[in-house]
Amino acid sequence: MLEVPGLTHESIWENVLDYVRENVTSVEFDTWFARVKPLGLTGGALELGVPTSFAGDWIQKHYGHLIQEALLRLGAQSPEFRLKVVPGEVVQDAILQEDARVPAAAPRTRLNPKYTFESFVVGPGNSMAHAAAMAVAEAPGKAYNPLFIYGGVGLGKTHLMHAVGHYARQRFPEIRVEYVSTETFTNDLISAIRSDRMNQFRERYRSVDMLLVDDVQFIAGKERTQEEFFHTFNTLYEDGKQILLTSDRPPREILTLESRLRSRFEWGLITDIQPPDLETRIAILKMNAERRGVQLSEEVLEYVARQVASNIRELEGALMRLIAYASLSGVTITPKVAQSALADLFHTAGEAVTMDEILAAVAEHYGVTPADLKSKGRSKEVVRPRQVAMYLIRQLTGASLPEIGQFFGGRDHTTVLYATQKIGKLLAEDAELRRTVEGFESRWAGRG
Ligand SMILES: Nc1ncnc2c1ncn2[C@@H]1O[C@H](COP(=O)(O)OP(=O)(O)OP(=O)(O)O)[C@@H](O)[C@H]1O
Repeated sequence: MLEVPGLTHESIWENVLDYVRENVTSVEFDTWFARVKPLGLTGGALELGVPTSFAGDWIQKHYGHLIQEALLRLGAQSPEFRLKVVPGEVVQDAILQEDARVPAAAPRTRLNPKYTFESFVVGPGNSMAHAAAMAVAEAPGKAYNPLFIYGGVGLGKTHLMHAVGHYARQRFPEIRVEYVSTETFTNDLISAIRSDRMNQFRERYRSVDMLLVDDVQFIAGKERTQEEFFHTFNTLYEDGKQILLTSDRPPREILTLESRLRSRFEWGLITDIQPPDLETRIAILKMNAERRGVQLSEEVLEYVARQVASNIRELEGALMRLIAYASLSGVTITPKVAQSALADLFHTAGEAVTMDEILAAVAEHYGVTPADLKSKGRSKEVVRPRQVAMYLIRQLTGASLPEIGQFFGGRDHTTVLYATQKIGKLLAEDAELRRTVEGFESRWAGRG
């Protein structure tokens, strides 16, 4: 399946682990995946070594589908993997091993060893965020507290956050760094409440020196989580501990966020990450290809970089697919090969974006539901997002004003007209809104 030069079983497994890490809790990850070792590609299947047959059965049953999904995302046609017990052998902790810069005795964290400052390409879109992250890593709790980094999907917020954690641990080996997604924080809280273990929960999050909280926009609307996070924040802040937050939008755009939390998020430094320019995208691709031991011409790099403009994760995905495609068909990678590989693999390219798709994306961005946007509700949480959705639908689909009105629960076409004009006017005055709208437009560029 994936027997490709440049894609060894180790690098395939590394990619699978990235995906798994994003989809399981840290406890699950450490328990089940930290001691799995990629053994090779045998008969087209990825062979994985596990310490015991119990671990093998458990992984197969509970995480088999995740591993399959990860392999599919890498471009495998019919992904297969086999778990093999490696008796007696101490299966090395590949994750910690790779992270040679972290002292062996340091406690485990969920930091991804690949997300370091060294592997972060700095360009005009992220230089401010990078500088702020560096400052925080050099002097935790002293430079900017909290540091709040926001930006669109797949632009390197998590990467920078992990880089701060690695760097700080390298500089101050005793430092306790905790990385947590807002979702995990919420889940941990719920299970602590259920099992009456709030003390442990508090101890865990309030005793660290550096707390990294990813995707904090998901805290919107979750009252109990906000309450608990508020106290966690205060304790850490008062003790001079560093807090780093990422989000897909600035604090003031996180609706249904308690104002006391919002104002705390604004106490330190707020910095954004913008989509990378062409040069930065080329540099990222180049670094990625080199890491995989693949040489690509400048033309190919530029071709791929031009295809994906607004999401580095997708950019990396395109490169992976291209390498897999070329290797599977045994051809040398030229711009032409890249063209057919990507045309073939980006199934959605060229398909027109739909009203439902736009509605869902806008709703998600603003932390409301599509039904809210179609409803008669007039609260400020839904009015502006609704207008933005109407505007984007008008711009990006061929729908007429009455059709859009119909789509939004049978509204009059004049309402749609008003909304589109209103947003059109606001775009000239409101930079934040402009960024949001442009982000959406570039996401669907070429699909209108
Ligand atoms: N400047 C960069 N240099 C090198 N790689 C980068 C850079 N920015 C992002 N990446 C890579 O792009 C991928 C996506 O980055 P990351 O997960 O940090 O994005 P994110 O902004 O946190 O996205 P999300 O909003 O989905 O959480 C990662 O593999 C990361 O290593």
